[in-house]
Amino acid sequence: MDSSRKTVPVKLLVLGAHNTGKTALCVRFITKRFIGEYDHKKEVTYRCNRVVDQEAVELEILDLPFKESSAASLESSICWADGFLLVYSITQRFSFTEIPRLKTFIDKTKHGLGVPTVLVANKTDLEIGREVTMEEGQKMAKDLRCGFRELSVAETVLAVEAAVFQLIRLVVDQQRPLPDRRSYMLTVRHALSRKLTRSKTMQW
Ligand SMILES: Nc1nc2c(ncn2[C@@H]2O[C@H](COP(=O)(O)OP(=O)(O)OP(=O)(O)O)[C@@H](O)[C@H]2O)c(=O)[nH]1
Repeated sequence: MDSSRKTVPVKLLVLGAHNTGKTALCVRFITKRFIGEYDHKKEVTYRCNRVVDQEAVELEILDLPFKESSAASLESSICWADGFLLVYSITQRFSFTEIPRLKTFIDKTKHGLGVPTVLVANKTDLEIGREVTMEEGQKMAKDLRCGFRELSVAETVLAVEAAVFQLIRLVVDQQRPLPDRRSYMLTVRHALSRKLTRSKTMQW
């Protein structure tokens, strides 16, 4: 890693309905351990440093427990954050149907549609109690323009890390000047290859 490069601050907000495993996910990411029950039910900010794609990242993750918090306090947390993990439980349909409302509120507060967001479908170890299919999750993520991960916080730390890292990459990418963004480069590349295919077709 280039030591002259600056550390990138990244602030993530974890949101979702009650009991979806938001705290378990944060604790799993930070400590690598799954801890079944938590005493605290207030908001907590976790801090740690990670290296993502050779970029040093100073991470803050805010875990907001589900409660009837005022729109104003939710709004200020959304303004604070650079990226969002929206968590639902595959065993709790209500937590899934809540997601679009949250995403709309985030987009409205951030005044944009390209807000870095990853949708996390948790508790896949409880397959027998599944109420939301993976296809439904994938479709919602596509409709809301989010990344998507199905995982079990209880079962595997790697999938949790992959979800958080995916979100960090989206945030870091968005902070780059437009021509340096991976997403921008991909869009340009796709547009060029479409154009090339068209012009080849026209030759025939
Ligand atoms: N089986 C299973 N249980 C899980 C998983 N993740 C979390 N849980 C359990 O689900 C319950 C809720 O987890 P929390 O992390 O407290 O959920 P939360 O979303 O932070 O809940 P609020 O603070 O009420 O908003 C706890 O009993 C966890 O042990 C998982 O992947 N599988």
